[in-house]
Amino acid sequence: MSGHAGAASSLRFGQVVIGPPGSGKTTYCRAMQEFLTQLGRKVVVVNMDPANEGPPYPCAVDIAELVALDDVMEGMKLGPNGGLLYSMEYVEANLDWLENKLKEHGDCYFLFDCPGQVELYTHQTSVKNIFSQLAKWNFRLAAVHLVDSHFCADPAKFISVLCTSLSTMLHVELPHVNILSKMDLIEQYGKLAFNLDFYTEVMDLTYLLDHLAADPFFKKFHRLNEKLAEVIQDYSLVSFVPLSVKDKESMIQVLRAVDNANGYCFGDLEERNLQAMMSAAVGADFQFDSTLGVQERYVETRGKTVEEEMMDL
Ligand SMILES: Nc1nc2c(ncn2[C@@H]2O[C@H](COP(=O)(O)OP(=O)(O)OP(=O)(O)O)[C@@H](O)[C@H]2O)c(=O)[nH]1
Repeated sequence: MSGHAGAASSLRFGQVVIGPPGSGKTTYCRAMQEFLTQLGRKVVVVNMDPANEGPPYPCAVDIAELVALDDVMEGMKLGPNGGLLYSMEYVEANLDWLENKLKEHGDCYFLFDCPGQVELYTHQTSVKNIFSQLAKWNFRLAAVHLVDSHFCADPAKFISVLCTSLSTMLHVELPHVNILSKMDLIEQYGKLAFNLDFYTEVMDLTYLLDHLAADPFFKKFHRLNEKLAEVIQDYSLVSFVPLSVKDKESMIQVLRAVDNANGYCFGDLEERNLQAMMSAAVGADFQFDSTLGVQERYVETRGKTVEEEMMDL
């Protein structure tokens, strides 16, 4: 397979990294930048979060130089949420600044570290308009949407995560990869009721609803949850790739999914670097990992199968 650069030099590939506050976006950008650099990809990270002061990665473009959240809150007498909405509208109104900054980095692979406020991706249009302008400047981007994996351990929260993910996918209108982040902490707040692939593949949600109905508190919300599950399943768009940033095999899974989504082609050199890196890490005959492998590493005791769960009901 040949590299992408020669074939389409004016195209610039990359990822917009989105997700709720604390889901791991900045950590992901740093880890992905290091990982891709090892593979030989020339990567730059763009901080798109006006509240992100001094990000922990070498930052090629920093939106806080254009608009800083603290200044907006003070000057406009706004709280943090209103301030962030205003800041992104300000960026949208000053896109020539961003265009000039990005031009300085020509033919690189771009990681955009975006703010975490959920309504930016489900309601407000500024961020979506910024993304569509990036496409007009020949960026081929995938949205990488991180959500904390420990929500899987709580069926009600998982349904809410599914709703947010679906809503974000429909609103942002980019090729989309949903990630369950912090897999190493997935069972930090409770055990999973089902195998991991039930959550990553978003299998038949009626099992989740039945599991939820066993909790007296949620009994009265059964019909609401049923309708929400119906919407999610009717669209049939949401699925997840599991990730722990310290786990190279799960980083490869994510990278494969993202490259598929935005159309980036692995070059030969990159493929060789990947083989060398992974054979040093896990032995020469490594294979790209599956969800089952991730489950074995991070889910302490295997959850019940759907069939076992139904036997209990
Ligand atoms: N154990 C573990 N911790 C992680 C992982 N990814 C992120 N974290 C931790 O999660 C916390 C939040 O990560 P950030 O990268 O700051 O999250 P963010 O989404 O950028 O947060 P905001 O900028 O507030 O929106 C930090 O303490 C990270 O160290 C992971 O894969 N495993």
